[in-house]
Amino acid sequence: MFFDIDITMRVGERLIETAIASDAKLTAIVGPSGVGKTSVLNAVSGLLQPRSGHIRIECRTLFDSFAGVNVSPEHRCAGYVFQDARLFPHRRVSANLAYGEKLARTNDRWIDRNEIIGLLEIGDLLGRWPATLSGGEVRRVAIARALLAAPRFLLLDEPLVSLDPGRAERLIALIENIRDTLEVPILLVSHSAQEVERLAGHVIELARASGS
Ligand SMILES: Nc1ncnc2c1ncn2[C@@H]1O[C@H](COP(=O)(O)OP(=O)(O)OP(=O)(O)O)[C@@H](O)[C@H]1O
Repeated sequence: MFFDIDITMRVGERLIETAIASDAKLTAIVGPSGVGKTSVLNAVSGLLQPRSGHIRIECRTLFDSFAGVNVSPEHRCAGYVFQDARLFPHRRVSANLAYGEKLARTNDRWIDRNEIIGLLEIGDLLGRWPATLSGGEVRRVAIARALLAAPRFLLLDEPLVSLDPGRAERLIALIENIRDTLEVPILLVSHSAQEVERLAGHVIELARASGS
């Protein structure tokens, strides 16, 4: 099982409940704005603590309220690509990538810098400043940086949002390539079920919990 997640949490006024049992290498969570998709990714990465439930990825328990397990974010080894990418604006693309590489513990390093640069087609962007990149290029660099940290799983928050159709298509093809060639399960959030149709082997619709 790649993803075995069953959690309840309260974020502000909102009660969020989700159950995911997925054998798919790429699993998508879809649902309308504000339903709690990003909060689920935050819980999986360890940035947010659920009230109850469990989070297991490839049979590794990251959180289990019953058993008293709560692995710290740095030991979960998530490759989290935030919706706003969060590249360091004062570092060129190559230095942003170097930051990701530094996060990888030597023994865990399973990926080669050149392979990732080729996979995300960012070789010609290495000397550029983040402010000069297009929306699609920013996403590709952010995904590459996350992969260079040798994550055990990848969390992609709305990677396709506000890209024009051409750029979205190119990024979909690259994410497909990551899914099919790298040993890293992917949890992807989107507001649109149609958008993830090609990518996801399993789609979870997050609905508003009763009482929220
Ligand atoms: N720090 C916070 N304090 C209070 N409420 C919050 C906080 N963060 C999120 N929320 C609320 O929790 C709910 C879920 O937010 P979340 O960002 O997880 O939803 P989402 O489905 O990812 O939305 P979107 O698609 O718009 O990004 C929303 O109602 C949001 O306003």
